[in-house]
Amino acid sequence: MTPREASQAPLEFGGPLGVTAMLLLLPATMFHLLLAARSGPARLLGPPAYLPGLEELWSPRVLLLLFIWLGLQVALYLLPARKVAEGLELKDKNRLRYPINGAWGFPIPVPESELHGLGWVPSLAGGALMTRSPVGISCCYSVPGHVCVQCVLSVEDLLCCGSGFQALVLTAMLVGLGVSVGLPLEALPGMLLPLAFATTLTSFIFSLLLYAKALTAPVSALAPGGNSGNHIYDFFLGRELNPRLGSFDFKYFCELRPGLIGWVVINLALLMREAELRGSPSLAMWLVNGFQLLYVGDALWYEVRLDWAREANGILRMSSGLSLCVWVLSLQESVLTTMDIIHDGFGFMLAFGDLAWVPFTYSLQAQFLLYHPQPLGMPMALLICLIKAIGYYIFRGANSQKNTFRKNPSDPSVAGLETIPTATGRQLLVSGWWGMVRHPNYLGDLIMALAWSLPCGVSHLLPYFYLLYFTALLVHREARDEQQCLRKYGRAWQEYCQRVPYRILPYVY
Ligand SMILES: NC(=O)C1=CN([C@@H]2O[C@H](COP(=O)(O)OP(=O)(O)OC[C@H]3O[C@@H](n4cnc5c(N)ncnc54)[C@H](OP(=O)(O)O)[C@@H]3O)[C@@H](O)[C@H]2O)C=CC1
Ligand SMILES: CC(C)CCC[C@@H](C)[C@H]1CC=C2C3=C(CC[C@@]21C)[C@@]1(C)CC[C@H](O)C[C@@H]1CC3
Repeated sequence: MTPREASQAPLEFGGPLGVTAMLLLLPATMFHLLLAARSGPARLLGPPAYLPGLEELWSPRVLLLLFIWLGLQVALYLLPARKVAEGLELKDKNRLRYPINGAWGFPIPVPESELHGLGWVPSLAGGALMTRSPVGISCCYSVPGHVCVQCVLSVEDLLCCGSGFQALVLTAMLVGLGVSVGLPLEALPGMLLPLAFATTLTSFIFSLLLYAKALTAPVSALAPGGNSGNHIYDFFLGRELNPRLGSFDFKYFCELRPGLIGWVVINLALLMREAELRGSPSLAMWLVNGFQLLYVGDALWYEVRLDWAREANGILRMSSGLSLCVWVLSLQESVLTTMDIIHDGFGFMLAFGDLAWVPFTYSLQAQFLLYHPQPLGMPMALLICLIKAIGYYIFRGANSQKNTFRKNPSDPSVAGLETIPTATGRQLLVSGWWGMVRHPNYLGDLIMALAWSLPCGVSHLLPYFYLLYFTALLVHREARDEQQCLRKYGRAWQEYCQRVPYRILPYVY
């Protein structure tokens, strides 16, 4: 993309004016929610009961705690779990050995048109063959004129590569160990205000550094949307697509690690504090903790395959000498395919969103319950569990169906589904979950969001903030995704929209 083309990309979020408002409103909303949750009236709308002074917000000890937390998550991200894959026999009868772990270079999606140009077949083939076997996934790359590499990634390889789920489990073990030797985790709820302040400040400085780094980045590394030439707009949206230091990918790390795992730890601390105050955690608190742990665990569990994709990509780079990504196009999975990773730059919106917004606002229900205990009977709890189960079933079913299909369209679980061919060579699912509405995964996610709020009763609007915000976020996100798909798939996308007319909620929207 040339800078000229990039600067012509349509401005989103209301342009420079809109993002300036968001720059101020997002942190303000987060602090409003934190203050409202602990205040008596717990009003979502209206001014906060009081405004904290700087001495309540600023604490060097809390800043240190934040850095220890970030340092721990970086260490878990970099955790070496090195495996060695053997290359095929070379002309001199030697075999190259390739160390593989979760820290290989991050894949850069390459337009399929470029793959055609290089003689790659845009299917699972393209000189690359993948088979599944009981021992794991066998990959064989054969690029004309280049070295052949073959390796078998065992199930252990897939699970042992510094994955997000591994980070969650190790963090849980470390926190458990800490608590057993007297770490006062129940003191964390009392530190949420200064912690949120330190995190906001850190996100801001971090985004400034990212912006400065992006000013020297090559044009090819810039995000399609964050390269408008307007400093505030580009700072907010993120100028560089996937800023990295060596193989350390900042965006990928931030989206999946410190914030998501931090959210679970904050929830746990609120549960422990409630137990300290009232003798035992309430049923409502257990439900909120359990549901949100499942959500984070799911995100990190399904991230595992990303490491596999990264490994495959690393091997491919070495074997062909080309920075190509045919593998990732066929193996892409889960979070790797999200708009945030492939389209949005990494700027203040995502840095603040990942590091501050997620842990401090997504834990709002548990914060509310600590200060406003709610009675919850068993029949209602069971009904809420049923709603959560239905939401999760749809969310996971839809996401897995698409990911399986993108990875291997002839997989028996998706081979019978009806599809629409597109000019790019890829197909669109038009039956199964993706034939019901155009974003079934959003529907499941929203049903789960409802189940997270219901344990807080219906006396206050505050615990429903997440549901309201998330509905707005997904409606906006859906519109952005539709535009991108229309650009990508043209007529095929129009046909899909005709055949599947509803976006998120059947017969309603
Ligand atoms: N809790 C939170 O704060 C948030 C949660 N989420 C969740 O994250 C998950 C990922 O969401 P998101 O990244 O927005 O997008 P999706 O996972 O919905 O992916 C959209 C992409 O899927 C592909 N696709 C769309 N329709 C079809 C079809 N019929 N057949 C095959 N492929 C199709 C297209 O990409 P292509 O064709 O290129 O593969 C499209 O761009 C969702 O479950 C969402 O609910 C998202 C945002 C925030
Ligand atoms: C603060 C702003 C208004 C918006 C910030 C948005 C971010 C908080 C979200 C953008 C996309 C996200 C995704 C997830 C968490 C929230 C953010 C970072 C998930 C990791 C949540 C778990 C799902 O299974 C996958 C999601 C991918 C997108």
